[in-house]
Amino acid sequence: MTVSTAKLPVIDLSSPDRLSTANSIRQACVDYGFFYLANHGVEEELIKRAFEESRKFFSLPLDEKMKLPRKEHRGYSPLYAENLDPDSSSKGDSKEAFYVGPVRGSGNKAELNQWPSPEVLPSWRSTMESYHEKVMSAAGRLISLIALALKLDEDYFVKVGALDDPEGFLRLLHYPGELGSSDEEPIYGASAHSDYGMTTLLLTDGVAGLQVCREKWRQPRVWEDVPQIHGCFIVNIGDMMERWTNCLFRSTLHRVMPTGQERYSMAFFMDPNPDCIVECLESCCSESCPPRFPAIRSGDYFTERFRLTYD
Ligand SMILES: O=C(O)CCC(=O)C(=O)O
Ligand SMILES: [Fe+2]
Repeated sequence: MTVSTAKLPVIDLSSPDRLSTANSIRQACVDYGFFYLANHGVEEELIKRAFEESRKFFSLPLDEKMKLPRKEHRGYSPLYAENLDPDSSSKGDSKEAFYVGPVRGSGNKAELNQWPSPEVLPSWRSTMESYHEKVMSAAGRLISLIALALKLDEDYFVKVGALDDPEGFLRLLHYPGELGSSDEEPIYGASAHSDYGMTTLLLTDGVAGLQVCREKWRQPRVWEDVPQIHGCFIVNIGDMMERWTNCLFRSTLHRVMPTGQERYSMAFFMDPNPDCIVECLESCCSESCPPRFPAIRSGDYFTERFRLTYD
């Protein structure tokens, strides 16, 4: 079956015409929940270095990587350890990942991070810290435009505390090239899922595989390819933003298909402060369209979602 390419708009984060940018974001989030983000301020050179360091880490012997097993959502998660869609396949996803949590902030948050030994990978930590900080800053600017897109004050998400020490998580991903050989069921790179948080900023190395399904309730599901555009982030809305907006903005199902080619990507999940209360925005409900979800503390929401995925 031929798969068509999703027609996603390119949003310019540096455009001085913020209202028109916000309108384009609104349209993209209502239609697709996905768009490209250009002129985001993360330098090409830094992106290149982050991919290189990621590649170096995943090339280490397994016993070296297993010295940093994922704890508190930070560290290494080996091949097949995660399954984003247990209904479609009993085997885990054909990917390995490394998570980096907030690199600054109050309390001991930053200290929870695990880092490869500087003797083995001397520039790894500083590269990932810079990348994390830069993407976090782009995400903060994007979120003020998302507020405008929702007809709120630009600093709405700052005022409700979402961006006090936000939970920015970087997930480095490596999909090995070989195709899984299971006769009974497909083995995905990443099986169908939506992201949990506010918004995700993704970069891939250009190898194909990412697909989106706009209408998650429709059967059979229709998948469309999302190619990487050089210099742009692929941005998507997460479930928490869908909840905040009473489903006005879509948190779209996506997956990574195995292509037989090795693939690297870096997903940055921008999530609110755990104490932030997520409740239906006034601009997204009315008498005829009442809130579909009760208010929830962001931290409680995540705890439950992670329990369902990883336990
Ligand atoms: O690797 C990709 O292209 C997508 C990764 C993804 O969807 C995720 O990590 O949530
Ligand atoms: Fe995802």
